[in-house]
Amino acid sequence: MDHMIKVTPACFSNMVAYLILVWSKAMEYCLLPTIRFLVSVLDGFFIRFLSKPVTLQIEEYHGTSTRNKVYDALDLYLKDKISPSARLLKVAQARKETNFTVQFSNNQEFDDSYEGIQLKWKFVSVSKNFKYNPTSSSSYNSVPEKKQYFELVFDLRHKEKVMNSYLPYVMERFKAMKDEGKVVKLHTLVRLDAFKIRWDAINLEHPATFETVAMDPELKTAVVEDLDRFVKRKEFYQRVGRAWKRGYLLYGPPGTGKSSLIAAMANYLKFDVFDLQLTHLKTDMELRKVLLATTNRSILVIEDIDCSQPAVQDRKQNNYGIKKPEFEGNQLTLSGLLNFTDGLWSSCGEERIIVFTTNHKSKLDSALLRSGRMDMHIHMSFCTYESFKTLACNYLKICGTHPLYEKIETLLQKTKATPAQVAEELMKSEEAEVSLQGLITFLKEKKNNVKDEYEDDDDDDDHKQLTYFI
Ligand SMILES: Nc1ncnc2c1ncn2[C@@H]1O[C@H](COP(=O)(O)OP(=O)(O)OP(=O)(O)O)[C@@H](O)[C@H]1O
Ligand SMILES: [Mg+2]
Repeated sequence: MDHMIKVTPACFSNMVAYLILVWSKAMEYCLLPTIRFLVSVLDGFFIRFLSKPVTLQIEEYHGTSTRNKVYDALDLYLKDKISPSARLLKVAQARKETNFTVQFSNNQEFDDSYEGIQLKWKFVSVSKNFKYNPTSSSSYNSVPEKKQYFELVFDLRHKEKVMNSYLPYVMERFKAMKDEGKVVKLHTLVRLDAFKIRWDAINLEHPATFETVAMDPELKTAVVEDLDRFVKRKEFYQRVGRAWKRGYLLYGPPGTGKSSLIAAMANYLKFDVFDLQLTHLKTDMELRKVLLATTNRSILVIEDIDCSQPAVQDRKQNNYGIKKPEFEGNQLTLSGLLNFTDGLWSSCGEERIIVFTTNHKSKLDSALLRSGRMDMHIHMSFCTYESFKTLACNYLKICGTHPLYEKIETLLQKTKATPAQVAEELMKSEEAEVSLQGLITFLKEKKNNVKDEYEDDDDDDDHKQLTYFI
């Protein structure tokens, strides 16, 4: 009994604490690594013996010279997936570009994950015998010297998800990434000689946005919502069998913001603008050629459609098409323009917007105005008080109210001043007070000088500034 060890409660609790410490250390240094090791072995075993890897190859070209859209999408999408610890980066700068672009090196690998699936991509570039292809219709007359492709390896059980969900997701991401850095271009027609005409592009420097364009707020919201709906409705257009295009007719007096609204649309959607000056074209054939050279996700603009070509004016007024129908094939005709924009051209492209502008809607051929042709008719008219407030906020930085606003509101109700004229007055001085006083004087003079006023011959439409067809 002398040898019995007495365990006091304090000693017992120390022992328990000690045992817990030993257990946790054992877990940390031995058991957990062992479990992890076993899991990785099992995982390796599974991948090696049970999984069925599938390899997807996405080549740069399909056929000899047609670029593969999926390859181009991956080329941008995977740039984001380059590991921060990558040791080799290839960099290049294209002519006229200010940014550097990173290029992939051969066998470079990228890790991606999508809805719990781990995906391994690889870029492969292999030399290929150079082949000259003089018959190619592409602007490059040769096939590329290198065969380049992306390779994706994944397990067979993920095939459906990869094909139906992951790849469409990559394409969507690509679109968004492209837009983030996209500079909107303005394409204009340039005639080289009697037979050759082509598009030349410059950056669209027009700063107009939906915030800066002064127009009825409800009308502005309707336009923005219409554009949003349009770009989201790919499936809808496919389902109902319609070409994915939308037509807008902007009408109203000069200086009411029609061109500014087009620039705002282009800047909002990041769509290039193709300014189709019909007076540069001679025949329907030429028209087809230049229309086919326009790109997807673009806005085709025909300004002042009432003056562009006699053929586009109301046929009742100029008898066109009745007197000389036999020459139609050799000339530029309204039916040529409409048939092509409605038919082949719009159905071979995607996300096409077409905008016509006119100062005189009433002079247009009824074929242009019939429903389904121009989906939305937008009346841009004289400056209202709401439009003035937008201009004052932009030009004078007064985005609330001002003691002179009441007077201006009354004057605007009685005068037909265009937003361009109001904007010009607001620019005349650095001091807001002086500019507003100048505007009041201008509006008073204008009110007294009725002769000076431009009549909006579409004014009877004022009560329905917006007509649209879905
Ligand atoms: N609604 C508006 N909102 C903001 N600025 C405007 C507006 N209307 C006119 N402006 C100003 O006036 C200038 C001329 O406007 P814009 O060229 O857009 O008019 P337009 O309706 O296209 O005229 P036109 O019928 O002569 O082509 C623009 O650069 C812009 O600064
Ligand atoms: Mg204009």
